Amino acid sequence: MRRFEWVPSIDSTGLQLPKRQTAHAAGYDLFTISDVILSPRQVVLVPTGVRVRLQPDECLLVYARSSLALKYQLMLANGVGVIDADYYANAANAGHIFVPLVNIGEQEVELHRGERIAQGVFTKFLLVDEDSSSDRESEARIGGFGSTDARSSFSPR
Ligand SMILES: O=c1ccn([C@H]2C[C@H](O)[C@@H](COP(=O)(O)OP(=O)(O)OP(=O)(O)O)O2)c(=O)[nH]1
Ligand SMILES: [Mg+2]
Repeated sequence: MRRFEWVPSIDSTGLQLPKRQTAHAAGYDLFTISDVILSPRQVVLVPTGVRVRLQPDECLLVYARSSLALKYQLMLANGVGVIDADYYANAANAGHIFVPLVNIGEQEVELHRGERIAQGVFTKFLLVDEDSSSDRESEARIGGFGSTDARSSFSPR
């Protein structure tokens, strides 16, 4: 199974799940579900309202839309977002995908609910020989954005 879903607590009225814009596009465009204001040099975790169901050997890579930099001077603060299969429905935030955007321009930027902010590309990944990480029951993911760090982590909802 591979699909996008609305995060259960989200009001998705009038919005669409991520979609490709053309027949051969690789990226599923992700939308913001909130109006967002970004001050110069500010990083904002923009909520998409969606989560993604993946096969265990797949991840979703979140890339910028090239137009974002040109129109608004916005970049992905983390370069590329990696959405893990075990992020889906994690206990902290139900798998809600966030896009950390940074405003590198001099002007305040306003984004509106329903605007396309990034694109997700599905891919498979490889493991090293005798990889043991998937054996350990105790390693269930709870949250993202540093949740596996011993110190300071937080999980946006
Ligand atoms: O742009 C992003 C990047 C990550 N995530 C979520 C999904 C991903 O599965 C999780 C963890 O991401 P990553 O491993 O890149 O971050 P980390 O800083 O290592 O956090 P953690 O310790 O929770 O793994 O955070 C997003 O929603 N958007
Ligand atoms: Mg991680």
